[in-house]
Amino acid sequence: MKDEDYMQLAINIAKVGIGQTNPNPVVGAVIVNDGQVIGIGAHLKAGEAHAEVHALQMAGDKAKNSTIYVTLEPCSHFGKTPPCADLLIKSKVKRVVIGTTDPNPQVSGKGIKKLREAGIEVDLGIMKLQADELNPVYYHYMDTGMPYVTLKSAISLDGKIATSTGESKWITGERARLDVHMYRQIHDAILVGVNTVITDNPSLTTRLPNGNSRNPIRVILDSSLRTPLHSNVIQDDLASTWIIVNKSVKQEKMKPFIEKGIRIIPIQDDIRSIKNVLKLLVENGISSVFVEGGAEINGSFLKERAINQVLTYIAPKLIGGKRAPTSIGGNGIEHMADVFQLSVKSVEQLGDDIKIVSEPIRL
Ligand SMILES: Nc1c(/N=C/[C@H](O)[C@H](O)[C@H](O)COP(=O)(O)O)[nH]c(=O)[nH]c1=O
Repeated sequence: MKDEDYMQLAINIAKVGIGQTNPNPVVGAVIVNDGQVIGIGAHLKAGEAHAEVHALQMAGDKAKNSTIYVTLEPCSHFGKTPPCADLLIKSKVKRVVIGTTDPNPQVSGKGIKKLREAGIEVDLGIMKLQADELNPVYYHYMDTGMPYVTLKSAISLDGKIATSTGESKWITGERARLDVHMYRQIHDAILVGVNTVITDNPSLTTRLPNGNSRNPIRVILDSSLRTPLHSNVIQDDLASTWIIVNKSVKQEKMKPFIEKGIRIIPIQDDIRSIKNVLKLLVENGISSVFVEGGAEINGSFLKERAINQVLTYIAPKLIGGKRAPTSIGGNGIEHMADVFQLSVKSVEQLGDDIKIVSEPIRL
C-alpha cells in the first residue's frame, strides 16, 4: 500500500470519534512496520488517550523503526495527556507521516520540529484536504472561539415548514428524518425557540435504530420562560434541557423547572443577539450547535450570519398559502447584494426527499 492508502485508513479510523471528542479534534493513527499494520488508534474523548497513544500501545516494541500515519500533527504540549511527540521519540519510530498541521497555535509546527530534531523523518500534507475535512468544528472553534452551527430545515418544494394552520407532521419522510438524528447524535447541543416547543412539543432526542444513541443537550431560547411545564423536554428525563432566559425572569418562576432538573440560564446580555447566546454556550462547553428552528430562530441566525453549515431536506410536496411559514423568518435580506451566499457541498436523495448540504462561501 502507498502512503495515501495508510493515511486514508487513518482518516477512516478518526471518524469513529466524531461527536465525542469536542472540544478536541478527531484524530486517527496507523502504525506500519515491514508492510504490516501493527497498531491503530483513534482519539475517543477529550482528556483521554490520543490516537497515537492507542496505536503505540497496540504496536508495543514493534513500533521501533516503524512508520506512523497520523491525520493531525502530533501534539507537543502538556494538555490533559503527555505530548505524543515525546512518546513517538521514546518509541523510536523511524518515520512520521502527517495529514495536516494543527491550527492550535500552541501546537502548530512544534510537534514536527521536536520530531525532526530527534532525527525522525517527517512527511507532511499527505491527504491534507481529507484530513482537514475531518474537523470543521475544531477548526471553527480554533478560528473564532465560537461553536460550530448547523442550521437544518425540512421544507416542501415551495419552501414551507408547515401549513398555514401550523401542521407539519410530516413534511419529510422516515429516511430523511432518520438522517437528521445522525446529526443530532454528533452535535453537542440542539437549539430551538420556545415557539417550536409550544407548537410541536418535540423530544429533540436522538433516536437511531441501533439504540445506543447519544442525546445532544436541548437548548431552548425562551426570553420570558414561556416553555410549558408539561412539555416533553421538561418532563421526559431523556436528555439535559437548558432554557436560556432574560435576566429579568423571576426566581420563583424558574423554581418548578429547576425542581425538574432543568438548567435555567439567565443571559446577562441581550438574548436577541445570537452571538451572545453562542458565547454563553461556548462558555458552558458547547462546541457545536444543531439549530432546528423554527423560522424566527433561523431568521436570527441568518441575520447575524452565525451559520457554518446548512442542511436542507426538501420533500416533493406543495403546501402553498401566504401564511404558511417558510424555514427562515425575521425581516430577511432586503437586497440581493446582501444575500447570504453558500456553496452546495452535496445533494442526495433520501427516500422521496432530497438532502442538500451547503456551506457559506468563505469570503
Ligand atoms: N416536520 C418536520 C420536522 N420538524 C422539525 C421540528 O423541529 C419538530 O419539532 C422536531 O423535529 C420534532 O422533534 P422530535 O422528533 O420530537 O425529536 N423535521 C423534519 O425533519 N421533517 C419534518 O417533516
